[in-house]
Amino acid sequence: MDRTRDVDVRAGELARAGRFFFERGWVPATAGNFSARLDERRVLITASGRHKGELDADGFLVVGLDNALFTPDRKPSAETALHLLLYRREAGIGAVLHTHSLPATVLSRLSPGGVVLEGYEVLKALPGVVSHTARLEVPVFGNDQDIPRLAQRVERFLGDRPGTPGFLIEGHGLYTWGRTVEEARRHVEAFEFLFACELEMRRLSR
Ligand SMILES: CSCCC(=O)C(=O)COP(=O)(O)O
Ligand SMILES: [Zn+2]
Repeated sequence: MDRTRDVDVRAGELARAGRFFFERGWVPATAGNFSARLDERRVLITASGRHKGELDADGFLVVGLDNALFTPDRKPSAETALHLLLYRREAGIGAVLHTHSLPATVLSRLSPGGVVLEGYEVLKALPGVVSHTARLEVPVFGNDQDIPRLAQRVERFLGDRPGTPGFLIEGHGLYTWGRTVEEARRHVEAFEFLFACELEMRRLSR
């Protein structure tokens, strides 16, 4: 695929994911950011402050894995450093998606030490999980407006737990990824369903 067409195809996939997430209330009020790998050096990422349910071609720009800007007239997501760390540490990652749903936001505040998901069949939609009996501990990082510093904390954690399929930021939202936009989107759906179940379980068992 030629380079321009590759950008257009990935932008289309990310814009469709944005509409899907917005319809479900997972990216309110311009929240969230999305990216897809273009090659070994560059990723396509959402521009900062755009409404993620209404992304068009202007809503994206190209950044280097070294943080170099390839589209100097547009400002990349404020959370670009979190995306880049993931692409740099794992060549197989093709897309990174970040959402701000109500269940992810509330659960991350209720369980700042990590959210344990156990006993749910949908866990099997996540990489490396083969049974509902699996126990998945989703890490929760304290929120930080210094994103490069937050990215360093995430990077250190993933160094010790490389199989982690996603993480939460406290009172903020979910990051997950996949080999393709489609796979990353499926992981968002699985996590969001699991967080909604977990929140409901806690509400009903009070
Ligand atoms: C309006 S939500 C606050 C910023 C944020 O957390 C987010 O995900 C969107 O930031 P971006 O710079 O990527 O638009
Ligand atoms: Zn965010």
